[in-house]
Amino acid sequence: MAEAQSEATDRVDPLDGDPRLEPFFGTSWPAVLGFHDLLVSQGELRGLVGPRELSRLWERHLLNSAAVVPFLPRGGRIIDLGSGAGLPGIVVAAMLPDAEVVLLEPMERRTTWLSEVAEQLGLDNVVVRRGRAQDEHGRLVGAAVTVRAVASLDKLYRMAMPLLQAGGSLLALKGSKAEDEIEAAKHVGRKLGAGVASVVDAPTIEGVEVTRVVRVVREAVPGVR
Ligand SMILES: C[S@@+](CC[C@H](N)C(=O)[O-])C[C@H]1O[C@@H](n2cnc3c(N)ncnc32)[C@H](O)[C@@H]1O
Repeated sequence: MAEAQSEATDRVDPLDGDPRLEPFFGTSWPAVLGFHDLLVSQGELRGLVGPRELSRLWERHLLNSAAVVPFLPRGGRIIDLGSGAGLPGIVVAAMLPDAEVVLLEPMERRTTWLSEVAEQLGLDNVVVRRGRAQDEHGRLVGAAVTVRAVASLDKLYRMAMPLLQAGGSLLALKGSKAEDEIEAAKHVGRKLGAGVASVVDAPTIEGVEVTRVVRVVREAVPGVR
């Protein structure tokens, strides 16, 4: 009994019902709340989020995803590389209705989920594309690439730089090792047209962990497409 009770308590998200969420998300609130509810009802069952994540969906996943939005263009094409359950892509699409958000994901089970979510939430600016980033080089290009929890920065440069138009930005949600990854990826980045990488602390609501975003602009490189 005590065990069952503690399991139930573990699953309570302290930010559920927090009155600051709706004003933070503004007009995207119904879609973001709908996405939250779909993750709660189906995310674990469909193997998209771990059971421990359900008690921290707002802080670790939805607000963490929303933190990247101020660094993105309002329109044009944004590619979310390795979208998985839709993080940050679905949140970005809900918050930026004038952008086309391509959710690039190789696993069929996940693309099925992403298409269902976009349809159920009425997000008609979402395009779900099944594939690996490297298979889309020369076929898909955007004004920005978002990415979370897919690979280290040196690998991300190889995957993402060819998906960016000159002047476009790679925005990678990273943790405490961001600076080390930037240093380790410097040489690869230079070859692939990555400009100087910076780490930006992106706050959302007070008391919630600040998201660390690595921001890199793709420069025009002669001979590199
Ligand atoms: C750990 S999950 C992260 C998912 C989501 N971005 C998140 O933060 O919750 C990594 C995702 O990247 C996808 N992925 C792995 N290699 C990839 C590649 N080469 N191109 C595109 N996506 C890839 C996987 O299928 C998986 O869904």
